[in-house]
Amino acid sequence: MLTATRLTKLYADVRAVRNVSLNLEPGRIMALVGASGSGKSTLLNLLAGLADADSGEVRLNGERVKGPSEVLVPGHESIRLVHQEYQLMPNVSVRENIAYALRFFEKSYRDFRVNQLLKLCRLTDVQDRIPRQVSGGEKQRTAIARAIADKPAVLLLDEPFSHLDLPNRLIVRDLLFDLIRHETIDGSATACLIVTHDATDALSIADTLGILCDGKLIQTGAPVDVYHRPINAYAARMTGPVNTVKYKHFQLFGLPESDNLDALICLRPEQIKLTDSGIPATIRAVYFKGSHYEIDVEVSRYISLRLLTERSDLQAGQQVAISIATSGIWPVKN
Ligand SMILES: Nc1ncnc2c1ncn2[C@@H]1O[C@H](COP(=O)(O)OP(=O)(O)OP(=O)(O)O)[C@@H](O)[C@H]1O
Repeated sequence: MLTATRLTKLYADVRAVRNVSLNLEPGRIMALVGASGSGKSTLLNLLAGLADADSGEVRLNGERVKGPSEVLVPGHESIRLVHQEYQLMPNVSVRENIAYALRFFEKSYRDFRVNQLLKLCRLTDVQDRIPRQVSGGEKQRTAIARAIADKPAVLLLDEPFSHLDLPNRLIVRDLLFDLIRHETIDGSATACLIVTHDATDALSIADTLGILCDGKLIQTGAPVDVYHRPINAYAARMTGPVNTVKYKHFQLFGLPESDNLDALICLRPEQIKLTDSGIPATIRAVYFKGSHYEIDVEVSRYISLRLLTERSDLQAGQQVAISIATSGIWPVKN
């Protein structure tokens, strides 16, 4: 298990990582979501032993992970960090890029393991090509195959989905899920941390979701809990589409009295329904999303909401009625 305790990292007057504590458990996936500049890459470098913390520490199975100022070669042999740029060797084949990670193993095992990884990562057909002759998704999968080749204790991934198209994102997501869940080393498995600014893909495979804001880990929990009970509007926005409305503008929905009328209500689009009789609203825009439509409706001068529907007969300007299950909503901090 990788344990980070009260990690803090400063760059001059910027507190890039503030007092972050977390655990990464074998066979489990944690996703950290944060806006640009929230400290994701800095935290990954600290966890990998590639940056020195100003305070706090990282331990792998109880042993302290040393920072670059304490060792000759920065990094830890059992912790792998896959960067956004993949950092593949440009002049050797996909196969050789993966095999390089196994150079200290016997040839027969190396060949067996490389073939296994090529199959698992769906790279067998492109194994003889060099990185610039393969797609972004194939590069990403090569980087992941190389990182997990010798079954490290910890796999850290920086934005593994960001440069990929939808089919490739889904392939990489499923691959990670299978690798972390099913690849075991003598009964113990790899612990995985994914950092991303877009939770869409991470939500579905993560066991734990953390929200990083200005270097602080402001919320952790099961993805479904964070999604439905975000601690503030930032956490809500980081985990999916959300409507935010001031409490005082929401009184017409029959909410109980509150002392803090400026608090925000966070409402997921799927919590709002089109009904035959309900609160009148005017459709402002209709967006076709394939399996459903996203509709923007105006309820009053202060309330515009986005909701989801399968109805295909709606258009801008039309009058509709909406209802909201008020039991599922609560005020949060801005
Ligand atoms: N070498 C550095 N020197 C000074 N400030 C830095 C340095 N590296 C990062 N920072 C600052 O630290 C903060 C966190 O940066 P970091 O790169 O960790 O964020 P991030 O969440 O990974 O961002 P992005 O998603 O844009 O990559 C930012 O304010 C950034 O400007």
